[in-house]
Amino acid sequence: MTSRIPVTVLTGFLGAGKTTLVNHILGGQHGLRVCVIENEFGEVGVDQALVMQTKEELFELNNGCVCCTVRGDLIRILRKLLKRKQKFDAILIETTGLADPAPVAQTFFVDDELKEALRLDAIITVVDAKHAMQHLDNIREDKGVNEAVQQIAFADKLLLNKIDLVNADDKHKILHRIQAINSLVQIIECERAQVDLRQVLGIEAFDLARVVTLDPSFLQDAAAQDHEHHDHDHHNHDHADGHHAADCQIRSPAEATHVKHSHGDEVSSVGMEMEGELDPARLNTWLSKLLQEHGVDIYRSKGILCFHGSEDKHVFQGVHMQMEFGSSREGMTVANVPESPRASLLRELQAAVGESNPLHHLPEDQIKDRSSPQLEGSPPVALDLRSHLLQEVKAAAFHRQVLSAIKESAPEPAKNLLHPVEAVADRSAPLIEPGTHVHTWDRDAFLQEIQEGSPKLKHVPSVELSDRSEPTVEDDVHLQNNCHAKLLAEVQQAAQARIPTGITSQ
Ligand SMILES: Nc1nc2c(ncn2[C@@H]2O[C@H](COP(=O)(O)OP(=O)(O)OP(=O)(O)O)[C@@H](O)[C@H]2O)c(=O)[nH]1
Repeated sequence: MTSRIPVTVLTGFLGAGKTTLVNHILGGQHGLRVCVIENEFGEVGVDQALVMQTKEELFELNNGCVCCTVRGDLIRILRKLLKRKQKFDAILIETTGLADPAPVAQTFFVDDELKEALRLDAIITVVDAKHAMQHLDNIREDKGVNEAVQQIAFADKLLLNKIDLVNADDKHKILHRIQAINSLVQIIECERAQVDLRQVLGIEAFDLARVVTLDPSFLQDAAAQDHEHHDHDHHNHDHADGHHAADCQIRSPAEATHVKHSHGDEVSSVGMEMEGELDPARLNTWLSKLLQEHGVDIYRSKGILCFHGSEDKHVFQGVHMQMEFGSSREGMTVANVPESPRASLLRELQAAVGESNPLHHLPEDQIKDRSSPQLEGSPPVALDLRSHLLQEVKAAAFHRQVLSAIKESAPEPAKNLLHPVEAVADRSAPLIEPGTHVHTWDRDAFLQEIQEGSPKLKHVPSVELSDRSEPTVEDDVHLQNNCHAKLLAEVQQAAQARIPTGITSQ
């Protein structure tokens, strides 16, 4: 082990769990003095309040991304740190969720001073098991490699976080995808970034040779920047205090190459700072509606909030449609935490139905895609959350009654064909006519077949629909219809009334 200070670059898409990992590290029993450098994308810095308060120091780099606009600031902070008498045992850099890790890694090959004193220990990438696939599939307007892919490609170690939110099948798919991007990376599956710290700190995992294979100009770029950043310092010096690096113009080919890491118009942030106290119920209603309707496009939301009648500071955290409330700094445990509307509605309903008839609700993340292919031109039905939930829970309760009634009267062999609603993972249904739901487990193959048979049918992806489940009561008896031919026959029958051409079976 050399005496250079190890630096860990922490990367991962927006909301993946980087700050959660930073807090786990800061709260860990490692006896190390860790200096944390936080970089946030939004113009209002929130992360400082979310990072656990410890003896260690925390630096913030806001309003720009460390891989491009504020990289000069990072270099300046590192140089200042090295001049201090009191040294650190480790430096942790949390990049924004949109950072390309390569230019951040280049920082440690920039000048002799940094190279002598610091050693890049590892690029650690945190991946959100629930949302990563969507981010990896995202096609940039400039057709460049998207940030989520870069972050995985450059990872020396990868934490597959939020495994509590995915089932085995989805986990398998995301693992497969990660390995296709970076076949050598060691993957640690975790929940709330709870990993053994020996697996992430001081691991000496950064592999320059591998990075140069991925990006052959890595070292050349670094050399060019060395020159540029010396200029940059003079530039700031000339312009006295307060001249933010983000304001500087791009002045060299080397910097220009890094403009390709800038985030253009594809992702933007909105920051709001207001005085006053919020009404928790009204805020909850508004946020729920907002994320329900636009959660696909809202990658990340977070804020420090003050509620009427509460002395505490509260934290709101959202990742797409996933929401959490809690207190800042101490973790997510303080009182006055507004309940999610789903949870409170379910509680209300349970109280109305009576405790003796327990309702079993499938948690959202166990229900996969329940959207339906639709006839072109029919508008997607956007159901408001409350009435939809009400319908859904009532239908589930009714469904169970129907099921047990059928079970009682069914002959012995047929009983095994009946499936309890809890066990039906995918309740999606190609919708041929409004209200005609066909239940399938082999949904993709089925959809493809329908498409081929009738180009008029258009699948409305679930992302465009708040929730189309529309549980139908009479038809909502789930027989074990995972038999493809039977299913097709069922749809054909339903379709014939509507589409004269029909759908042909193969
Ligand atoms: N269910 C679940 N939630 C998690 C897990 N890890 C983190 N979260 C939650 O996900 C949200 C985002 O976590 P952060 O640690 O702030 O994510 P981040 O990567 O730092 O986010 P940005 O810096 O904004 O990109 C928070 O509400 C966390 O409590 C997990 O394993 N499971």
